[in-house]
Amino acid sequence: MPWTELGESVAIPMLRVRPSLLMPVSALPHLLSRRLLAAAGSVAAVFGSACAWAAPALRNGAQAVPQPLPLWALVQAAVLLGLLALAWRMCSLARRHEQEDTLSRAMLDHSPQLIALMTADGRVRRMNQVAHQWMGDSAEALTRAPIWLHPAWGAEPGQAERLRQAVAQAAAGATCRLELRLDHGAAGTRLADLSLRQVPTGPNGGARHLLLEARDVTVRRQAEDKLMLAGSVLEQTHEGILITDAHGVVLSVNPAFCKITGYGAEEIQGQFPAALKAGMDDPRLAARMHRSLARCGHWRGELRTLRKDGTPLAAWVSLAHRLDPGGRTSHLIAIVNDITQSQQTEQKLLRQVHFDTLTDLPNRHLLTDRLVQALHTARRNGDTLSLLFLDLNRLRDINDHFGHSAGDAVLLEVARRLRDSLRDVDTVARLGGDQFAVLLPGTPADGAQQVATKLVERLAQPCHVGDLRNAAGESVGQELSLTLSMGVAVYPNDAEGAEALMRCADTAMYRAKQEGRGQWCFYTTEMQQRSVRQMQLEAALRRAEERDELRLHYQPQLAVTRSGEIAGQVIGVEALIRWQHPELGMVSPGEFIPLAESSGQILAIGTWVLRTAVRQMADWVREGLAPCVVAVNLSALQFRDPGLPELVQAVLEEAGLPPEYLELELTESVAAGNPQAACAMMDRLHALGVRLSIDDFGTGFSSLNHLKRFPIHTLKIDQSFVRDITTDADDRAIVQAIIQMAHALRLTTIAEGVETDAQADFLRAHGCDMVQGYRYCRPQPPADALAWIHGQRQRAGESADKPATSPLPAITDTTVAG
Ligand SMILES: Nc1nc2c(ncn2[C@@H]2O[C@H](COP(=O)(O)O[C@H]3[C@@H](O)[C@H](n4cnc5c(=O)[nH]c(N)nc54)O[C@@H]3COP(=O)(O)O)[C@@H](O)[C@H]2O)c(=O)[nH]1
Repeated sequence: MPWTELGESVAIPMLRVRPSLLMPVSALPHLLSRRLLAAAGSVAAVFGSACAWAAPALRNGAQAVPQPLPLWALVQAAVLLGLLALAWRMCSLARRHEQEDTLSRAMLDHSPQLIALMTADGRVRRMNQVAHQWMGDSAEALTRAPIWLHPAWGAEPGQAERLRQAVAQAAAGATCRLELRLDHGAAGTRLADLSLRQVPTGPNGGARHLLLEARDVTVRRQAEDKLMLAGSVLEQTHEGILITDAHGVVLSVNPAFCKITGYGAEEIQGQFPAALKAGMDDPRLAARMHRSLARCGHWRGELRTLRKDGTPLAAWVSLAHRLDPGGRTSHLIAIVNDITQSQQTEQKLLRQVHFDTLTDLPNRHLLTDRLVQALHTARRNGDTLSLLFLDLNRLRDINDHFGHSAGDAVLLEVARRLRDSLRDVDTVARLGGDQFAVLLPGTPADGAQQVATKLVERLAQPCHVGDLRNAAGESVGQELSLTLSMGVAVYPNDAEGAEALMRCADTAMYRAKQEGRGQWCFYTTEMQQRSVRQMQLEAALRRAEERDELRLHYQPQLAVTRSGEIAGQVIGVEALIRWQHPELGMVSPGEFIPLAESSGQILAIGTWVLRTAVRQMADWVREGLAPCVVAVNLSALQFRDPGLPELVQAVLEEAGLPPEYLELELTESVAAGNPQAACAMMDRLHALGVRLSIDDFGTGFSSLNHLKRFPIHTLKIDQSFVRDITTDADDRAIVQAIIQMAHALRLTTIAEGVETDAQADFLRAHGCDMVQGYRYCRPQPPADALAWIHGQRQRAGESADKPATSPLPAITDTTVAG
């Protein structure tokens, strides 16, 4: 439908034409011509009248005498001619009007905007083709009701009201702009930018209509939205974005870029990207970057540089170029991810996997890697290497005594000394706890020997570990002396593979530890055999009790006689375990007890010993053996078991043996770690009424200060002092000192391992209270031991000899529950 006038008469000078409502403008000329033809008909009629007036005279053949025309005829003719001229003029005017109208229509219809003329009450009077397209079939409805009631404008709530208000304001003379969402039929919802204003439409500006112009801004708005979105992404993203021109001059950076690099935008814009330039110092990297940009338009990689404050920045950068329509680079866009933190975390994790957190030394994992690598190289070059395993002695004591921070300080000091003593190509590792390892590539056995000697010496030097304090908070000095046990294994002599070599070094270290503190030794195949036997024993020991392979032997303990006669009164027996294995034969406790201690089996075995010995003594007392005490060895592990007093009490009650018939032999080591805890445990045991003695006295590290506080009855002089008592002046001096000190502390003494009369004489002469040893009786099975005791008592009774002292406390009740 073309541009249309809708229901208004058009004023034409001198001729009022009233076309029907909605009649097309193009019909106007036809209408006008009809009227003019009618006028022409009138002219013809007048002309006909004139002719009729002249005709009779001509028909009668009369001499035609020119007759003057009557005036009315002339006037009529003139009028007619005038009318004809006017009709002609009207026709050409109508034609011109029609042409202009066609042009205006074309102009309006081909405008991309919606254009409509409205009345002040919002009814559309004329509209262009775009309006028809936008409104579709419902366009005609616009003429009948105000525009805001049209369904197309009511797509959004409140929109109709806004339009109504805008029409009212425009009618009042204002120019209104508003944006409306328009339901555009099949094309979907569109966004229209509307302008409404009053325009004059009558002659001399008399009549006024409202001109509505609307543009479809959907695409533009979408583009603007996209731009806004892109802008806010740029603003809010955590990735730094930098845009340069083709020459690399920075055009813009986003806030994240400034945050990452520490530079303000104003410091970077207009500059070369100095913040990232540091990474470009590597010419190979720069070349790779340019090649990649030229080949595929982008580059990705890691750059390392410095932030403005000089701290290191690791960035993952994506670089892309933008081309202009001519295919030339117009911009470079860099997206920068700060990976410093994640890299640091990654490195930290990697370090944790490979390094010991306390000492920062390689851990077992990394040592194994390096050993595998070193073995590979040695194999290829026909070379050798040595591996040392080190175990720091007494770390547990240091921890217990001075706290874990002191233990840590010691470990750090050991790590430092080891590192300082070795070459850069060597590896010092901490295997965990108190164990270290040293890998010496290209070092044969003699070189390893030199290193081992050096390490023992370096570590033996006093260790200053700060102001150490004991558990009571007392300052205990700042120096500790360290010792270590070290095992050395050499490739290719001892083993070919990494694992096997590590096992060898470990076995040698274990052997060195068994042999005494501050020792080191090379691995030997004999050690291997020994460790195989140890594994066999350990496995067999687990089933020894249930297979009834364990036995107790008893060795009498005698009071020293006044006269110096060898035999004295039997005042007790020591229970000593024996293991008779069906295939392995008799296994010495000296061999299996340490194994039971290291595997923890000693707790079960120790309970069996305690129960068996107590039952045995209860039986003997019932048979009239009293007064006699049974001494049971307790290992340090048993002693540290908090349930020990309850166990002892239960075992005594179970057997019906009064507590004073039981003596528990503790070694000095139970007290060395944590004397306070040891003292508390001894107090609990003492409270049960049992006797306590310190075994192997003189070999450990007892502090006399602690000793005086322990509720013990007896000190047992170690047999290593007794053995050479007749030949070694030092041993003699030690034994004398122990006896004197014990007496000063009101403790009794017993010497173990007495084998000769000379030893017995010396002990008696210096006041030792009791003796035990092969000189009197070897450890025996219960029946033999009992027989020996009865025989001895008889002998002692016959000799009427009395003990020098009364070493046993009065046993108040010898009645044993039966
Ligand atoms: N925790 C436990 N330890 C125990 C137990 N039974 C024994 N042991 C300890 O095992 C070590 C070896 O014991 P054993 O082979 O029995 O040796 C003891 C005696 O037989 C031996 N002895 C006694 N008299 C002499 C002698 O005149 N000469 C000589 N060469 N040896 C002699 O001495 C050992 C006694 O040791 P001690 O306990 O120090 O008195 C040993 O350390 C036992 O302690 C057990 O049940 N639990």
